[in-house]
Amino acid sequence: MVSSSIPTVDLSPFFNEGGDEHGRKEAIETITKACLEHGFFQIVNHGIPTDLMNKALQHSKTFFQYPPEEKLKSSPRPGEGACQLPIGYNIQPDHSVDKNEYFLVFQPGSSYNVYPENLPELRSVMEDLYPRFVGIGSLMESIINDCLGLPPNFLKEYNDERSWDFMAAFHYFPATESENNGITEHEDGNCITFVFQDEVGGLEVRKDGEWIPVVPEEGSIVVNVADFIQVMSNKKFNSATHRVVRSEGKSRYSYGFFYNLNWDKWVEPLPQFTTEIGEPPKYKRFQVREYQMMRMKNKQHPPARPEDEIGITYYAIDT
Ligand SMILES: O=C(O)CCC(=O)C(=O)O
Ligand SMILES: [Fe+2]
Repeated sequence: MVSSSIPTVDLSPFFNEGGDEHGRKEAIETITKACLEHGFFQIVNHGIPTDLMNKALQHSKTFFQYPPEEKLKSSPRPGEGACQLPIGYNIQPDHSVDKNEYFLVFQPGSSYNVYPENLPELRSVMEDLYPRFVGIGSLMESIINDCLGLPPNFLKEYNDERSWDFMAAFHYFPATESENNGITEHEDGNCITFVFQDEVGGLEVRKDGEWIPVVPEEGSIVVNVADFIQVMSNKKFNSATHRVVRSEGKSRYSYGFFYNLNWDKWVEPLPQFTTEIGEPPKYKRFQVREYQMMRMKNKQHPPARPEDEIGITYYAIDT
């Protein structure tokens, strides 16, 4: 298999009770380098069984192959509930540059979740997967805490509420001869993102102006640092620009888990990366809710030019 140029990190030292100090140090060095450069890496030996990941992809495929009217039964009706995220089944509107459909859930037990009644396997596999992703999310957060040299548990104590995380199954339609955009280039508006994809591939990350494919590797999970880590670290760590390109003649299936922040939180560059080292802040302080609402409005009513979509540069301070 062609190896991707995104670094792969072995997480087994973090599950080793005896404490493999050397292995942990090595992983922390690789992750730090990846976050300074691409903002992307893959993890292996992360504790989520490959079987479970494959099963999740299979069940999502079964669901996405249902006729539209069947899938729409798992979409909340407009005006129902107070959820501001597009929960359940959604397909990108025709005018969107993104060509995909997805199925989004909050943590198991959330009253917002809507699962297809005739496919209980999808619910059970997603509810099995979800807490495992939360576990990897908090492990990765503590690793990134160390990579940034923050006081022990700083990020954990700041990001202390898990009900704003979400997980989604994605289906990208086969490309046509004239058009192959799956998700247009963007940065993620959360803390840390985790993705696993089937063998079709199509996820690409931009580095030095070039698009680098994230080559699928069975059982591995792609990790990327997202906007809130970029802001808190005053752009020391990179929320990388990425996109999904569709393949001709082939559907692609993937899952994403978005480790997030409570929408009531305020985010700003930390003193460790500004005042304490004599650097001006590169971002204004902002509330997560405001940023998320602007991004969602963009998704529902995309601007005429995709480059006019709101991203984290909205809060950038010219230095
Ligand atoms: O499906 C993928 O590989 C990535 C999806 C993605 O970038 C996103 O939802 O933000
Ligand atoms: Fe993304």
